Amino acid sequence: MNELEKAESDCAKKAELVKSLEKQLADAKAAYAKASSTLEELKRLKSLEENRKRIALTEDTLSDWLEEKFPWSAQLKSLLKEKFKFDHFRAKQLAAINATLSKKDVLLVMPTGGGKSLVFQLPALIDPGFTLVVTPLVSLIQDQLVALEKFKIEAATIHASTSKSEIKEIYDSMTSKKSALKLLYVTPEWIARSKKFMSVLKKCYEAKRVARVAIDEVHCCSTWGHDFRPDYPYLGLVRSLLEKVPFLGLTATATMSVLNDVQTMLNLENCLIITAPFNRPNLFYQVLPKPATKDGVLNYLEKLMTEKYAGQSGIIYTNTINECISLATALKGSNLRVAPFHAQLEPEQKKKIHRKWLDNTYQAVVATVAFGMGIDKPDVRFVIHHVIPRSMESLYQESGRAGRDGKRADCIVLFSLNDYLKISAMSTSLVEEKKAQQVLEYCVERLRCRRSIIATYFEQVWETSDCNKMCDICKRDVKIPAYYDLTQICKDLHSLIDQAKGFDEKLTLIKLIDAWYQAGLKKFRLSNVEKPKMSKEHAELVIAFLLLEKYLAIDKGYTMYSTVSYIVKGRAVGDEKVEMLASDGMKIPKRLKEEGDGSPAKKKPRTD
Ligand SMILES: Nc1ncnc2c1ncn2[C@@H]1O[C@H](COP(=O)(O)OP(=O)(O)OP(=O)(O)O)[C@@H](O)[C@H]1O
Repeated sequence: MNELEKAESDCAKKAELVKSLEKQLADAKAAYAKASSTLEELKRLKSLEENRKRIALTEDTLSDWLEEKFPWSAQLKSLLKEKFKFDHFRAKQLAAINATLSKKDVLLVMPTGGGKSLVFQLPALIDPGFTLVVTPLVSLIQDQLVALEKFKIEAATIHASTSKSEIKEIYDSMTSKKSALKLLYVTPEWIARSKKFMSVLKKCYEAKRVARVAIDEVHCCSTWGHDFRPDYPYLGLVRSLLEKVPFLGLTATATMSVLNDVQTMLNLENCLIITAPFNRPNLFYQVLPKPATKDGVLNYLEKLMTEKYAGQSGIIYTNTINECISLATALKGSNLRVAPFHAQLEPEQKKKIHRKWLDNTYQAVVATVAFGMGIDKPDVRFVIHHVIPRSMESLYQESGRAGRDGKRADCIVLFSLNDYLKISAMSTSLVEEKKAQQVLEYCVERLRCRRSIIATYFEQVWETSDCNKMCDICKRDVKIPAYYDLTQICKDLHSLIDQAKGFDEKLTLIKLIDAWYQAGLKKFRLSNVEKPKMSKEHAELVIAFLLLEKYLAIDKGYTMYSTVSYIVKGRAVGDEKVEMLASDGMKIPKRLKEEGDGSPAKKKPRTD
């Protein structure tokens, strides 16, 4: 071997070595990434478990907090009756009040309308100094101030629109020992922006004037929640500034992950977590297929409002401002007394619409999420989601505005897969997508009680009896459910998708359904694909099921102006038997197992 050949072979060996080392490095990096994500997940699970234990422990010791042994017990009772005019405390109100008055940090999870405000308003009257209340919306603060004025309780607010002279006056009453100020409401934005406020607050703390800090809608701290607000994390600074002041976080919806996040951000690791009963037994939960055409939807809503809910009050939720305006206009066109409510309305218009809804001039408000916090009308008999909500939190919270008087009320979701695809296309993060998918699962479900799906989501334990046939699934009372064989349908849909691929094209839901029903462009149709005998609404339900089971998938395409969702083949292969639990009135060919034939058919497990 000459010298050149030797050098070449040496070089080749070294290159091999480099390649192998690079591979080893890449493998090690991948293993490291996997190990760190496992570690993170395990840490998260550990703290979730600790939280669960803490809730259990709080439950065990809850009776201690309900006793009448506290120095303030007699005063509490008389203030409840004389100031607030209530006869009794509601579930968990008293425990939370005694705990916070005992200077414990508390996270209180109580459903909408449960009575969270009393839990900081009443202790504010017992302790010297004032309670700092952080609330995300100025409109909510105004509502509370009006109520407190009636009770003759001294309260004030500072936010971006408060005048300089008012701010000065409030700063003086915060620091003055002679002041009667009991509750000071601020927005998180004010805390994040005003250094002067923080320095006044520090002075008050040193003078022992801050009795407690109450943070309303505390789930807004967490990016896991449905309503993250960027100014909420600044509250961590308030916590370190007011080290010895008890904190009280209040929310209507918080999963264990959200509570975990909140605790970390506010340094509330050792707080008591008090959860009030989550179930709203008077609410009837229901999912209905949304009529395929706009006129169909309008006729349906009109019929509901003029017949079933004639003379009754309700809310119709939509997802975008455009939808909200056009639906309200169309319903008004049918002589229904409705008004749109969305974020772009002037505060005065919002107030006017809210007032007219409260006095029943309007039968219903057609609303976006902007119609949310602080809505406290007792006799709302129906909440209809005209478009599926974006998350289980929204579903629970928005539905929860119905039936606050404890009487029966209906919570209806109108399901359309196309609406889901639009939400999924607009999602800006994986978390948002996951949340929308959880709602899709809720809508497609045919077997499990709707209440139990909500309860599982919020990590609550509910028995079937908690539902008491107050959801469409439990009400059906089908003992042995029917299953349909979707194997051929799955193959047909795959063939149609392949057919379009042959033209180098992808199918949107509408095009796929058209091709399936032998309509739309001829080139996408297949003569050997049988036209479905079920309605198009049910066809959407079947496709939704196949999406959830991964026999189909969504592929997003981006244009200059929008995102388009295409339906493509999923990871799961449709060769094996694909079964779906029957839907009422669904007519799918090749019915595999008849209702009541005794065979305990099983839903096919996911293959991923
Ligand atoms: N102990 C009680 N007895 C009777 N009514 C009560 C009691 N506590 C609160 N309420 C009433 O219940 C309604 C809801 O109270 P509140 O607004 O504090 O609820 P919330 O839990 O803050 O609801 P949201 O999450 O929607 O803001 C109010 O009308 C309030 O006056």
